[in-house]
Amino acid sequence: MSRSLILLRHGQSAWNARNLFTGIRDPDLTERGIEEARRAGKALREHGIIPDAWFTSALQRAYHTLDFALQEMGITDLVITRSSKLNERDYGDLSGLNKDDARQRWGDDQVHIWRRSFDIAPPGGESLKDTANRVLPWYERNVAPLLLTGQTVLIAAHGNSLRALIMKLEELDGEAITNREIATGVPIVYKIAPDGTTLSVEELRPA
Ligand SMILES: O=C(O)[C@@H](CO)OP(=O)(O)O
Repeated sequence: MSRSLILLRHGQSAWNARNLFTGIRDPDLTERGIEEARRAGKALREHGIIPDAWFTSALQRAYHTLDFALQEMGITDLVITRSSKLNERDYGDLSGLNKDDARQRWGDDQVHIWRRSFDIAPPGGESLKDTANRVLPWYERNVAPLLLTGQTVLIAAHGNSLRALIMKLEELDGEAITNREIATGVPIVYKIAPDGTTLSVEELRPA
């Protein structure tokens, strides 16, 4: 049985392009983002990886990424489950601010702590730990049982909601995850053992 899990960060959004903190705000994909999503679907198809089940967040940059990727795989007659549990980490009061402006105002170190620390939340927002506390129970309930039956599952979501999953799948601690950046539109394929642990990890980067 194949038993693969594919994590896909959405393609470039209009706010990624403008370097704005996005969080649970809801900008759509740019043309480049659409192209990245299509390329991700094509890469999966070319590697012979066709998901049996798929999930995405309640934010359009993620669910449109899933739509475009599945289209490339020829999967069009489908039901899509959107869950807000997979939404991006809430950036609170930083949402909508330019990341360079924020560095100017609060300093590089403080902004880096807000963006990449494990348990320090930005003002009014969620820490990665808070995000993991909603993402991981959702994963155990909805995805782990499908993997156990040998299904291949695709999750299209966000930098930080995926980071929470990656911590679990790669057994990274709060320190190690701070250096893990996730490219937009690059599928990360995990082969999963029968006991739910990770056997291998591969990123399908465009040639
Ligand atoms: O702005 C955001 O919501 C996220 C993802 O784009 O940014 P960061 O990489 O700073 O966590």
